[in-house]
Amino acid sequence: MAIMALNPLARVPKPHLHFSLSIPHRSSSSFSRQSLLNPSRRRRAASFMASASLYHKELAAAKRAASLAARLCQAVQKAILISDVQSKADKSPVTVADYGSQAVVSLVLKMELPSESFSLVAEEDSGDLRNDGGQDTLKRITKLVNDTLSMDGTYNITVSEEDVLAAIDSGKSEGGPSGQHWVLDPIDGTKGFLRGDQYAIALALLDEGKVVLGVLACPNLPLGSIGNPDKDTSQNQTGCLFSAKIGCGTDMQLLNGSTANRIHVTSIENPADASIFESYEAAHSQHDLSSSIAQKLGVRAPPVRIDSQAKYGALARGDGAIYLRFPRPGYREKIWDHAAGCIVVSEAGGVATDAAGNDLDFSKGRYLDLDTGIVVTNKKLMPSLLNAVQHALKEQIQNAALL
Ligand SMILES: Nc1ncnc2c1ncn2[C@@H]1O[C@H](COP(=O)(O)O)[C@@H](O)[C@H]1OP(=O)(O)O
Ligand SMILES: [Mg+2]
Ligand SMILES: [Mg+2]
Ligand SMILES: [Mg+2]
Repeated sequence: MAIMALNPLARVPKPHLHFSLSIPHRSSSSFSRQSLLNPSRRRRAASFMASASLYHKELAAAKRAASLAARLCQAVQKAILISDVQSKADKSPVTVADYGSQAVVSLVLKMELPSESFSLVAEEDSGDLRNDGGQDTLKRITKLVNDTLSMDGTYNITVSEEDVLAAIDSGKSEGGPSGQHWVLDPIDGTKGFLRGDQYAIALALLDEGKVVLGVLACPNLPLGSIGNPDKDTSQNQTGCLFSAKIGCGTDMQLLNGSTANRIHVTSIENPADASIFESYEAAHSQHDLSSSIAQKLGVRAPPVRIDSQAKYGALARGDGAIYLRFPRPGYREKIWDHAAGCIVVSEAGGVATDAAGNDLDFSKGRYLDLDTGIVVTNKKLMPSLLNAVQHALKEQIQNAALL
């Protein structure tokens, strides 16, 4: 367990501080003066130092943006009223918190990284807010955003309604294989949010089509395990912040600022000992397919159903071993629903693929094009999991043909 006392809301620290505090995969003795006399070790140490400094200030800015957005969401969830819910064209519920969270993240990233070009691929746009009848909602969002930005006294600005609309609409980027793009789901798991259950603010950075860092703020996720709630009753605090940077591992800390701990996926090798995470919403993932896969693997535990990318965070710290996601045919996955979760899991030692075992490709624009579904687990369990998935899918097709 490591090692760094960091408040995610603290301003971006200087890079050299990070080197000394978070050398992640190697013990400090690997970089002793003696060992650095060896040229190949010296090269490895130099390349490690380079990767540790890479994206350092972007990760700090992402943690700060997601933590502030989480504060906004928590304030809204407490006070949620039926009138906060609007209807979008796709009929999914959108709240002032979705818009407010997106505006806060966009504004904070721009303020924290003023010298960088800014491209954001995000879920929401201001269309409904600009329509007749959107005025009152926009006023409330603008107040929420200003209250949130002034909360810790760091940003001495007051934003206008136009600023908020522009901040939301800066999320219209198409992403793609070149350059850097932020990827944001301002509230992932809106249904969970409205129910008072799990949701996440999910923010990642793509560089040349690859996810290089990710942050998941999960305001309602307990610090203790959700896979086995009896196991750790002392840890009943809630609000977790997961953060991962390429080549540097995954950390978890309390959202209100606490020691960050290095986390790892479970090391279990026997599928029978696995527990499975899936969507709470049956409309989002085929529960019958998951239970067929579970049966083939000999999994004994009942599935754990929770909303949002909180599942990726919980899996990254070993609460469960497998996450299965099989949307109904025709549903197209968006990159903001998986980018942050994927790196949080992969840097914790796990792996996320589509149902055919292909890596997820975030370089194709706003959508993820993939084979059938998404499966996530540790490296040991993946071969048997993919085998069970292929059998279950084949069986599903055969059964459909018999009908
Ligand atoms: N019909 C659907 N099938 C699959 N996923 C959906 C569907 N509608 C919305 N989603 C998205 O699925 C994710 C929630 O997944 P889960 O069921 O695992 O909590 C969210 O990103 C949600 O969007 P949103 O970000 O608007 O909440
Ligand atoms: Mg949505
Ligand atoms: Mg989402
Ligand atoms: Mg969302």
